[in-house]
Amino acid sequence: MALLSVRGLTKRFAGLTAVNAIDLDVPEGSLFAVIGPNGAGKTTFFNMVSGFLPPTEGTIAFAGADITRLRQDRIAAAGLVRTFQLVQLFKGLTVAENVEVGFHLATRGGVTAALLRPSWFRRQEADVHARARELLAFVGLGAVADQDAELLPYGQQRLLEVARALAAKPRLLLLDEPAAGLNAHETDALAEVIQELNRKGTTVLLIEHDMALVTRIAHRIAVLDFGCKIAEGTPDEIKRHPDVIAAYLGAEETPEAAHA
Ligand SMILES: Nc1ncnc2c1ncn2[C@@H]1O[C@H](COP(=O)(O)OP(=O)(O)OP(=O)(O)O)[C@@H](O)[C@H]1O
Repeated sequence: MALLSVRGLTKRFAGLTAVNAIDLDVPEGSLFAVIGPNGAGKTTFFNMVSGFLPPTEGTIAFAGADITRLRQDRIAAAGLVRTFQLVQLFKGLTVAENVEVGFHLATRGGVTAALLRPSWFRRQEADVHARARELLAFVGLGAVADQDAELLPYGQQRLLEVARALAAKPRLLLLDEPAAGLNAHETDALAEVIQELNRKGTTVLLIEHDMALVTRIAHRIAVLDFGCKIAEGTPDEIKRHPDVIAAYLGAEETPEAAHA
């Protein structure tokens, strides 16, 4: 069964159709990618799926429930959690504290409990602390847990953002251009983390410019161009697809060139 099922999803801004009648099914357990040239509508699509932008038309179902008009916090609470194209860490907090914030979004208590500190809250806090360290070890940031998050190199900030998103226990993790601004070594580290969290059971939907990364790790790829889905298939099918090659040639970048 599809964990995420999108039908006829459309977004119009004034005269421009940014996303045009997209149908997409993301199977539970898959590592799915949405690619496309600049301005193809990827970010708009993501913003609608995660509740940051209301669709003009169409429906979005997650785990069998209609989430089309749900608020973004309700969508996250249902298990659909996203990261952002630009890293958004909490400044002035350590690496570990940034992950702990992610847990608090998913645990009970809130501000009142933090002030009154009942015993269940203290137990929960100790648990959150331990689990934050586990997640940091998982993404390879165990050694820098107590550093100021702002001082991390950019590649590590992106891994931290993934760890924080995982703290909210997503069933579907949306990654918005996770490799943007990373060097080859950092991209490899990120690719391994994404594959491993997927193997452990988290379904992943990523949008990405880096064609080489996508064709290496995704099970299935959908290609957008001018707001429309022009192709969908396995990485091998997508690399050979004439419409995809034409779309990327139009953007002066071929899948093969992006590979080099
Ligand atoms: N808030 C908005 N108002 C008007 N037009 C918008 C708005 N947001 C996006 N667009 C337009 O919609 C189209 C799709 O943009 P979108 O950012 O979704 O594409 P993208 O594939 O994510 O591009 P990129 O890879 O450059 O981020 C573009 O033509 C863009 O200019």
